[in-house]
Amino acid sequence: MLPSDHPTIATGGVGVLLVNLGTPDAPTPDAVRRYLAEFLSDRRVVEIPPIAWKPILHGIILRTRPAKSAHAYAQVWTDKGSPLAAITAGQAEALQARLGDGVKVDWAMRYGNPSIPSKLQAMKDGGCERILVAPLYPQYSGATTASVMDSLSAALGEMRWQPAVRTLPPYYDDAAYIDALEEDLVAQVAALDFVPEVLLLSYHGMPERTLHLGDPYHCHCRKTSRLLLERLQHRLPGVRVETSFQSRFGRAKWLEPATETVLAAEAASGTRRLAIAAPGFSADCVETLEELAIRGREVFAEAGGERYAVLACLNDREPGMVMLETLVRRELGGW
Ligand SMILES: C=CC1=C(C)c2cc3[nH]c(cc4nc(cc5[nH]c(cc1n2)c(C)c5CCC(=O)O)C(CCC(=O)O)=C4C)c(C)c3C=C
Ligand SMILES: [Fe+2]
Ligand SMILES: [Fe+2]
Repeated sequence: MLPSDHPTIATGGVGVLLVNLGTPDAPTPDAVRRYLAEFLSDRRVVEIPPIAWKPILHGIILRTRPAKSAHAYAQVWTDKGSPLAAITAGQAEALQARLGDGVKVDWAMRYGNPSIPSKLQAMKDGGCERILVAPLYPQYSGATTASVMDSLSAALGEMRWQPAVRTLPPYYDDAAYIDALEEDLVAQVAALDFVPEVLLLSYHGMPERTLHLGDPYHCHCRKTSRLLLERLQHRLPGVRVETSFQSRFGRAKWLEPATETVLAAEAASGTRRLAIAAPGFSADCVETLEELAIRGREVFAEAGGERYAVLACLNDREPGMVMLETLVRRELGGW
């Protein structure tokens, strides 16, 4: 017999937790400082021994960067908050509608709020005994995918009664992803009021050293570009497709070519009409809406470019949601 004060326990449910990088709670220097302090203290992100990195982080970076970054965030902030959080929430809502009531869909951020541990516990408390954790990074990197796994393991380490967990593998070469990008990019290019000479595929950068240490990120990005190129050369004949890496951080050498170098070089060598897309980002964020759409535009124009368009990420629109539903249903198989 159960004691009469035994709590009611919800059981038997299946959950899907979408995870993205994280974003500040507000576009202010204080909120950005809190976010960057957590993000840039992750040894998966900055692989410099803490004894050398901490004085630089706390003595220089967290004193100077928050004001600059807050200005960038302020330019893209929406009435629903940070674009990255608002769009990720939209993806979770749209996926919930597609999967129906048999599965509980929620979302979390690796840094900032809502956190992975808080959402994992809430899903477990809500009866999810099986949870698929889906990092929304098509290309694997230690700084992103592995860091989500670290946070997940640490959260599980604090739980007495753990759910069973599965994780979504990187999907950089998955037909569902390439199909979605092909359909979406072709439609967005067709809707422009100019025909681009170049479509630049810009991925978030990483220190070049990570490639030599065995991180597959660079190879994953290159393979996504190659597979997309195979499709786009038929769908967008005459448009030259190039690849670059954006958002350099710090003094070390990063993956090349750098997006802003390519933008300037293209304009300088005569390209007048250019469209840019960021296939490695599942959702538009400060890196696409500010770095590419505002600063990238200036770089291209200053070097002589005339027409410039930033294509939207897959976000929570139809092609991206078809892809997410396909990937998630596959991973939920047997549950
Ligand atoms: C898509 C994959 C990403 C990789 C790989 C990545 C690596 C990486 N990033 C930094 C430093 C910063 N990134 C910042 C923002 C940011 N990064 C990603 C994704 C990847 N980062 C996203 C989706 C975002 C946007 C977040 C948002 O709130 O909109 C920032 C903050 C912004 C700024 O101050 O410039 C920093 C800093 C490093 C060092 C790194 C690899 C080692
Ligand atoms: Fe980043
Ligand atoms: Fe950036």
